[in-house]
Formats: sequence, structure tokens, C-alpha cells
Amino acid sequence: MLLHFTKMHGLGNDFMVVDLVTQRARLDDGEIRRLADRRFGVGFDQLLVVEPPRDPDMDFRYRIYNADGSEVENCGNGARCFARFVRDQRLTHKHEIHVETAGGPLTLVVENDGQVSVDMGAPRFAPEALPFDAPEDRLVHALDVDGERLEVGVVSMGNPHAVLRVEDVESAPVERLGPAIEAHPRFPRRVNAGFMQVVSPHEIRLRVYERGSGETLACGTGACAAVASGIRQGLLESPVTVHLRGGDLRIEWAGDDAPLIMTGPAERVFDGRVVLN
Ligand SMILES: N[C@H](CCC[C@H](N)C(=O)O)C(=O)O
Repeated sequence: MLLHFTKMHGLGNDFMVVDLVTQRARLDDGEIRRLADRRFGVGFDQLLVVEPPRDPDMDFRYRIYNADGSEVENCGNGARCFARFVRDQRLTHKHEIHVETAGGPLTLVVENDGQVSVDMGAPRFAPEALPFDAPEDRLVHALDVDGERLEVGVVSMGNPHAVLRVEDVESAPVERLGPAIEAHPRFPRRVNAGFMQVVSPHEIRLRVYERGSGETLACGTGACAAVASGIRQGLLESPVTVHLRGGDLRIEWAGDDAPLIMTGPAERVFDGRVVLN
């Protein structure tokens, strides 16, 4: 069977996007891992699958799978690429798109300059929202990792994030601490590990070792989590420019139960067809 797809990226966080509104295919986790492979398959950080909505008030449902085949609740860069995809494919003509995800409903606005703004919902800090094994909500939690005692902010953006403040993202031990935090037993469903350098109250640099995909060039939910944790700790003030390895995102948050608004680009690279086993 041939499956049509579009290769896209949000600041270098790259996606294989598949329309299962006009196509039919069943992709199990083994097939997703094969397609994710950058030599034996198409190669991507995440697979985005566009489906008809289950709720008639929504425009679409979109499902997100990491390169290891795990299905996840939310993907910020993916949401922007999804919005660009459904308009480019003429699956909708709307500028404001309402979509169901495993992490809850999202509202996406495609701006005239090609940037996409996403209402990412409100961050949740309660440990049970991630889930994270801790007795209570704290600004930062002590976490023993690889013989070190770290202090991490924990945030759910629908998906789980642990944010570690570092002096310099370039010299931060992401390769060593990233996998150790991702697989830490106090995160029963694993976690995305963010390494945040505060440049000024309105500017950070960020690297993210993503759950299920490793370090990516950008992570939208990771940028939201870092900003939310930084504002809550009094280190940052909205709006915040987040410098990621693949480029910049703008994150706004009014605090408390207000949603985080993330704005950034979404690029198409090529259309393709792949043979499914
Ligand atoms: N690896 C993440 C999903 C993708 C998030 C990221 N690509 C983004 O832009 O938010 C997780 O397992 O929760």
C-alpha cells in the first residue's frame, strides 16, 4: 500500500504528516519506528496523523507519535505544522482551527504572515498532572540524577516536562542528563527534559531532550513549560523569546489559569509517498 505524506518542520523539529481524512492506513508502533528511522524510513522526530473529529464541534482530531512509536498528548511545533498542513491540503479554509488532541482541545490561528499562534492551554504544576512522584506542588523539586542532586521545575502542557536551569545551554550536559531525567523512576510515564539558560526576564535559551525522540532542534511544549516555570519562579516576565537550536519562539502567559500562547513558523519541505508493509 502507498501512503501519501508531507514532510514538515517547526524550527527544525521535523514531522511526517499523514492525512487519514482522505486516506486509510493502520500504523502500529513497529511501523512508526521503521518510518521514523532516518536511513531505513522517512525520518522524523514525530509522526502527526490528521483524522476526522470525534466531537462535531471540532474541525479535526490529530494524533502525535514519537520516533519510538509512543503516542503522546501534545506537540507544540507539531500543532503549528498541523494547522499549515490542513489549510495547504484544502482540508479547511478556516484561519481559526479547533482540534482534538490526546492532551485536550487546541485552538490554532494561522496568521497572514505565515506564522501560527497556538493557544496551548494553561500549564499544570501539580505533580499528579505529569505524573511525577512527589508529595506536593513546589516551585522546584529536588531530583537525584546520575549521582547529582538537581532542582527541576515540573510542568504539564498535556505532556510532561522537567525544566532544569543551567548557566550555559551550550556546555550543559544534555547528552548525559537528558536520558537520565527522561527515564527517571519518579516519572512513571517518562518526561521531556528542558535545559533553560535565563538571558534576561524576557529571553531564554533552551535545549530539550525529548521523551521518545532524544534531543530535538526545538520543542514547542518544552518552550511553554520552561517559560511557565520561569515566570512562576520569578525569573521571567511575559512575553518571552525562547532561543532554541532551530530558531526562536514567542511565548506569552498572563499567569495562573491563563493559557500560554505560542507563536512561530511552520514549514513544508516536500510531499512524498511511502510503501507500507
Ligand atoms: N516528545 C514529546 C512530544 C513532542 C513534543 C515536541 N516536539 C513539541 O514541539 O512540543 C513527548 O513525548 O511528550
